[in-house]
Amino acid sequence: MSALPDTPDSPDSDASFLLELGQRVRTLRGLRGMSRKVLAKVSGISERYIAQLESGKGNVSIMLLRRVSDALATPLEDLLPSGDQAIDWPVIRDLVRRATPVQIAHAKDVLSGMGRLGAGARRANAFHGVALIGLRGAGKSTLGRILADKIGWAFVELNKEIEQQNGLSVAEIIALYGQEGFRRMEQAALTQLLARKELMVLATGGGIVSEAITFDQILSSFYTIWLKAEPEEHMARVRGQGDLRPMADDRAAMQELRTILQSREPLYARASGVLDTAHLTVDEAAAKLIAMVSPVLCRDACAFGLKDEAV
Ligand SMILES: Nc1ncnc2c1ncn2[C@@H]1O[C@H](COP(=O)(O)OP(=O)(O)O)[C@@H](O)[C@H]1O
Ligand SMILES: O=C(O)C1=C[C@@H](OP(=O)(O)O)[C@@H](O)[C@H](O)C1
Ligand SMILES: [Mg+2]
Repeated sequence: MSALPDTPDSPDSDASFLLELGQRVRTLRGLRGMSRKVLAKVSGISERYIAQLESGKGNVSIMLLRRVSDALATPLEDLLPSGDQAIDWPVIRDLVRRATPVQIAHAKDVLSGMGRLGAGARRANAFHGVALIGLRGAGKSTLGRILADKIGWAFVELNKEIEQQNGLSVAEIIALYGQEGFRRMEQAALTQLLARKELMVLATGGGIVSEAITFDQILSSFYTIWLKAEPEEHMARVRGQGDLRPMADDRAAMQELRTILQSREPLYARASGVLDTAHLTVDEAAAKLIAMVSPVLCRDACAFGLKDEAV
């Protein structure tokens, strides 16, 4: 890694992080009207250590910091320096925590620039077709293509769009720009897709759920289906395709796959529908997918004024 002074790992950056952390503790203590002595007493941390922390000299442990945040009755995250955060962020965050689902939907409309159109207009514009989500080997590409052929909609692979738009393969993008760069390009590619006025079956990348805004856009623009399978099947299918990259042939690979699946499951489960492809052939799974999607497409496409294009 480079040793430039402004890289996140550099000593200067560490020092300014600690300095800002200390300033935040001091400011919050002031806001709460607590003397250093009182904060020391309530948190059970010595006054001398708090003085060090506030002057940016104490490299505090996470457990001690938690005690400070408890004593200040402040969320731990408010003590941490966080770059270019909006000044109103704490207010927005607290309002969101208290908001009803309807209020949250309105807030999202406003923040994403749809506010003036109103909720109805947003929904009328939002239906772009069916999106398939799930871990590698779920069958997003295979079943997505079959479904699109069947209903006569365009079939789009989000990863292929990203590759075309950037003139690089997914592997090259990740090697050159890292996960963060890839996720930025994924978001840009999705935004471009949503500008198209055609209905489509979209096969997403397995990791799309890891970017909150991108995934939210998928959920609100497509009838989204999670293609589910057993961990062993994901592994066998990916290996069957001759692709061993993210699941290299070692004993830890299966455990890694389980961990990824487990951590993503609550997010995949936010889809409108779930198709369990376990122990099914491709044809059986495709038939189930078509059956599952057809009534919904008719209903949604009609509601969205796209009757002619529905199945
Ligand atoms: N029931 C099933 N559903 C989907 N794919 C299946 C099924 N059984 C076996 N397969 C095979 O698993 C692989 C799925 O790969 P793919 O469609 O590329 O998944 P993804 O795009 O989700 O990574 C294909 O080779 C397909 O033939
Ligand atoms: O699961 C993941 O984290 C990824 C899955 C890939 O997509 P597929 O699911 O289409 O293979 C691709 O987006 C990237 O390599 C990351
Ligand atoms: Mg695929």
